[in-house]
Amino acid sequence: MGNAFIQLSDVMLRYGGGTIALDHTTLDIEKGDFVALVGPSGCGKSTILKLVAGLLRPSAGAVIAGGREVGAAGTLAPAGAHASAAPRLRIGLAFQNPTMLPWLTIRENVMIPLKIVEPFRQHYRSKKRGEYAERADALLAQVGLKGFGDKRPWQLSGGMLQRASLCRALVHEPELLLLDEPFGALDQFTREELWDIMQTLWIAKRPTVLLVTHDLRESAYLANRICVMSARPGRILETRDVGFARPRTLESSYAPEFAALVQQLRMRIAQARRESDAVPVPMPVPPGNVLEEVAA
Ligand SMILES: Nc1ncnc2c1ncn2[C@@H]1O[C@H](COP(=O)(O)OP(=O)(O)OP(=O)(O)O)[C@@H](O)[C@H]1O
Repeated sequence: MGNAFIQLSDVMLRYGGGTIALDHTTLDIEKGDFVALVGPSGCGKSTILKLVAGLLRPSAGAVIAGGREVGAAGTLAPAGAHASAAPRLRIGLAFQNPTMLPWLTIRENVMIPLKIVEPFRQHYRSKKRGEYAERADALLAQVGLKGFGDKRPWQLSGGMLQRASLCRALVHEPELLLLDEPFGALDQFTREELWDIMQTLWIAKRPTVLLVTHDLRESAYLANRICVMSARPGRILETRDVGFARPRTLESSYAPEFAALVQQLRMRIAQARRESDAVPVPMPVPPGNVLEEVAA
């Protein structure tokens, strides 16, 4: 095994009902990289995020995050309980529909990871609380939400909530950021604005990012590498390096080479879908000697 920051080694994942979501899935991600996962619907992209987050344990193979085995096939202990002495990774999560606690202000929602993740947690109730509030406010300002810290979630639009959820994902300075369609529910303009914000935040702090998206332009705008998955059971079919200079801009996303990459990805995914449609369905065994009769 190599020394990648995140590693999936020949992983198979079978859900309780018997669905095999992933098979022979191997993926290496270096520290500080920005990797996008794209592929046909239902191919297992979110399942990979859940494995890396330690929410699922592989049915076969191994998943390593930050030098620590987050789940090994065949173990009965909770994910991570058998793991190495390496400290737990600080992970930030953002999903398509951000869930905010309605009785808390936006600032308090953003501060939630500081309340529960060590080493921040032990200082939360002490003098650091004011410092943490300032940290949350600074992040909110960075994403265009200056002055909204005292509002309640229901007073913000969907795009504003998604910005706040990015702040919540980043407030504890995670080493690893797991993003599952974080901009999927937003209109195109807001989405593109958030790409820019996301890129700025990544350039400033360089967390390792694993982004699941259906939006191929988004993957080409944000990622350093794009992994294309096969249809379910998903595995990585191909990895594309995205060499466009940073910071990328909306204008640069209309350049011919950008459009060409997006088109190639689209074609590769369409091919993966066709290949899965073409998987031969086993023919029922004909009764008796029907074949001989036909041959005769
Ligand atoms: N908890 C579960 N129990 C059983 N099957 C599941 C479960 N979660 C996901 N699956 C199945 O596993 C497969 C992969 O799901 P997953 O959500 O990882 O795919 P995805 O690529 O993220 O999908 P999409 O692109 O549509 O969001 C799908 O066939 C899905 O129905």
